Amino acid sequence: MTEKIIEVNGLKKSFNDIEAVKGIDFFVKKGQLFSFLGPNGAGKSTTIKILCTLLDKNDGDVFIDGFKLGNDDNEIRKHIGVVFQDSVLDDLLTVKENLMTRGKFYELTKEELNNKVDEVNKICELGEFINRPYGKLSGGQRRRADIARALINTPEILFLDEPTTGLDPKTKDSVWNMILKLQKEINMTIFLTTHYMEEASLSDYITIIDHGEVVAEGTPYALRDKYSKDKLRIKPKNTESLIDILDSNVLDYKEDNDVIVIYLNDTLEAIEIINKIKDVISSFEVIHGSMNDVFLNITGGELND
Ligand SMILES: Nc1ncnc2c1ncn2[C@@H]1O[C@H](COP(=O)(O)OP(=O)(O)OP(=O)(O)O)[C@@H](O)[C@H]1O
Repeated sequence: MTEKIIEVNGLKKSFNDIEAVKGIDFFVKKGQLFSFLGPNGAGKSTTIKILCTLLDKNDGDVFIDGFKLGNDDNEIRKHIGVVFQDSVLDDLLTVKENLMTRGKFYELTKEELNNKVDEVNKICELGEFINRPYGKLSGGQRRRADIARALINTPEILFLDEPTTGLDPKTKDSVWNMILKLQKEINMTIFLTTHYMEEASLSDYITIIDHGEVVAEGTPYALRDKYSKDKLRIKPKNTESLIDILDSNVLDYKEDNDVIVIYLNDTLEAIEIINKIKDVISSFEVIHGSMNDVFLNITGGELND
């Protein structure tokens, strides 16, 4: 069995009378890309801050890479890398100077430090902007530099809180490819929060929380299978006859301008339906349920950001 690198049991945290996290359980296996999802205010940031030793818990047990949170926090800090939305890099220093400063914190020798900076430079493809002041970089370059900083101590687990928020689509892709590379090539465990469902669907396992409780978990495939429906999108040749057939077969559908969308119980049901309506349609397509559908069905809320 693959090792559980993060294990959370009965975790609770309140802020005065607000119960932000209400006794959650979950685990992450070593080498996984794990997405922790939920609407605004669900308790994601509170949980991630507790796991990263930045916030005290009220109750529950957390083990990170075999170390117990609350007892071995210094050890935990050595084994994790953390990138939050607000950067901690110094605007006035170059990226390289920032990385060197961070490396000294881990008491690396000069040679180890130089090697490490070269290594993260390659992984994060910092290129010539490594010698530019952090404050003068673009959003995407900053995010790469933030991740480079988090890699200086060769972490086992990288925590990324909404790593691509605010980036344009192309930059988002390049940051995302870097994250996938870390997982695939270095076997790093990635713990990610995101509001972009297409990103979450690339992860190995997803846990969704809402109002401080775990409301669903599984692989993207299993969640789609359980919480979203495939649809059959039809272009009618004869709308009236088509609707007659759909009504007489008690099928669940909606009219959407000049197309008709039929909700399927499973993908194969499409074959049976197409056979019944093939003479009155001009084209069709089967659309698979998306992670967006899953998220909306589970949280019943709007997709934020
Ligand atoms: N320091 C704090 N003091 C008081 N209440 C807090 C504090 N931090 C979080 N909360 C509350 O705890 C709940 C969970 O917040 P949290 O930031 O963990 O949610 P989130 O899932 O990360 O949301 P978002 O997607 O908006 O970042 C919210 O009701 C929030 O207002």
